Amino acid sequence: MILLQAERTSFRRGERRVVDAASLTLRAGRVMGLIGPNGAGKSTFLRMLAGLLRPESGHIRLAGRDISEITAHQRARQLAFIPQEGQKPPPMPLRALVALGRLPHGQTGERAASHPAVHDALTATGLLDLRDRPASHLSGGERARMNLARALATATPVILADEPIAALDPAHALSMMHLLRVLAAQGKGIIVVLHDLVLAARFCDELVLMDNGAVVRHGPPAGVLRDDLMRSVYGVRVRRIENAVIPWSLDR
Ligand SMILES: Nc1ncnc2c1ncn2[C@@H]1O[C@H](COP(=O)(O)OP(=O)(O)OP(=O)(O)O)[C@@H](O)[C@H]1O
Repeated sequence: MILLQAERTSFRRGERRVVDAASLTLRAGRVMGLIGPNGAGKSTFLRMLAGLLRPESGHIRLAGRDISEITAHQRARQLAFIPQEGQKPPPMPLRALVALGRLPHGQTGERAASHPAVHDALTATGLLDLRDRPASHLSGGERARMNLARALATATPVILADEPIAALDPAHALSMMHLLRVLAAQGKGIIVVLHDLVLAARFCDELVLMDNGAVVRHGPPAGVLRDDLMRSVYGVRVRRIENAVIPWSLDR
């Protein structure tokens, strides 16, 4: 089942076209990695997919409907967007902040905080023990998990996450990627912006490689992480490692 689709979407910043006729199709049960060098247009594309930026041309369809025709409230029940690490959260308890994820369902306060989806989200992200801590006291990695927990509390079919593992140590990065796989197995569709190509290869069903605003390749990891593409897009060389779980490493 197709959950989210972009058809030849473009976006301009000043004179520059930072997303250039980019297309993708996200299906239920899939983890899609959005990769590419700094400035390739990944975050801008993801924000368009989330309905936060309007494409200057092209279309985005969420559950079959043009996203521009869906109200923000309806959209928030279909799609959770996790932005790149930004401002420090307010000093409210972590549990209350995660409970804000129930807002699109019209639930606030104690009714929201006591909803089973909030408890499940805190458990899944390993934050249950920290639930009464002020969110402003959390570390960068804990905040990243809190942002995912808030998205899980909404229980949307689609999750879009912009570099959710950038601030995570290796164990938490692995567990977050594993959690995304579990969520996909439950039927969600997930797009995750990643710079770690090894984790992208290991955990994503498909990869979308962007460069200069354009999608240069889309498909299973093995077909995207090709030597020639890595060299032309990232300027790095792929080194093959026999019998390794990930059969390559990257070199300048
Ligand atoms: N608010 C803005 N005003 C002007 N230019 C912007 C703005 N936001 C992004 N850009 C430019 O648009 C281009 C695409 O940026 P974007 O953040 O989408 O790239 P990215 O692939 O997510 O990069 P990174 O991996 O570094 O996060 C970049 O050249 C960036 O400088």
